[in-house]
Amino acid sequence: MPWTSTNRIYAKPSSTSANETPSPSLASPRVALTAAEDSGGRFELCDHGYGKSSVKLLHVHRDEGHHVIREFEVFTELKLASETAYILGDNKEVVATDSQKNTVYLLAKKYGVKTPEEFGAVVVNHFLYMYKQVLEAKCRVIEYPWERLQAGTPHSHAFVFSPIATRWSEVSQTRHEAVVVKSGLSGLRVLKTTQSAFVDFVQDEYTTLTDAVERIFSTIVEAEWIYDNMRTADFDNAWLTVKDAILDKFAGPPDTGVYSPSVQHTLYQAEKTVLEKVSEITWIKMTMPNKHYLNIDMSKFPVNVTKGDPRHFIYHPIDQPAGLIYAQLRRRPKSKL
Ligand SMILES: O=c1[nH]c(=O)c2[nH]c(=O)[nH]c2[nH]1
Repeated sequence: MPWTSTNRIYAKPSSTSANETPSPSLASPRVALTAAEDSGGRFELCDHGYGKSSVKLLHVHRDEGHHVIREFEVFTELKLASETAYILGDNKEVVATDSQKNTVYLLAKKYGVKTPEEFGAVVVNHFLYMYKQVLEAKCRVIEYPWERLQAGTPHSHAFVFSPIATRWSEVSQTRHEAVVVKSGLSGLRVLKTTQSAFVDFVQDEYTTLTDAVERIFSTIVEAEWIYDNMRTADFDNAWLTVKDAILDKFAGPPDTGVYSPSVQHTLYQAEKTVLEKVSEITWIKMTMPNKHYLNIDMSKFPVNVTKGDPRHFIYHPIDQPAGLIYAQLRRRPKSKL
């Protein structure tokens, strides 16, 4: 839509001095620079950004007969220093989202693809270096969970999709500030059939839940964490350490398991293990929805229809509502004592 409004507040064009009053017909248009100026101080653009979503790429590293793959879904986002694209429809500083998509492919070709975090840093660095009008660049990468096929021995070029959990990372950098690397794991669904209880909670007139000394524990873990030092971090190893810490604190040893008095406690145990094991992680936040599997009350049925193999137990999986339990654990500054 052409820009024709006349009752806006306009910044002075640089060619017009303050005491000049050019005739309206000859004046160069005065330019609205910000939403605040455009709206006469009534509004301000408190956030903006634009980019390309779901740029999908498969990187194959062919080293003689041994092939390594990584499949990424990449999201780019740029925040320009000026608001003129939004306020005036002036695209002179706009790096098209189509060019952002091309950039992802070209950088992958030029530098290769290691971890989602390192590739994200390459993309962000490129946009800040190439375009001075970019104030902030972000790159989110979702990695597809390909694993090398194990046919007795690791296969040289065949892979199997193994979606135990999704790995993602989000790298962002504001000009003149340090790069921020956030990584995450999502969709890690687990269930155990014993060694879980929930007792001794508040009992009052709102309570119908009774103590459960034995219950099913199932959750879909989401975790995200921040690195304090991108240079020394081993991102692949950190991700595996987080996944293993969650599985270990949830399940325990294969023969005995580990007792969970609540989702809260199991979640905290996993977070503590991560901070103990990966020194580059500053903080970690986990979310564990409690996916309920309810006992089915069969006491109302006649014994002859409920009697069966005493080793059979039937539960009712309840998708919603689910308990929603989260915590964020961070390192405290070292004491100066
Ligand atoms: O581990 C649990 N924590 C809770 O806070 C809670 N609340 C609830 O109803 N069941 C559970 N289980």
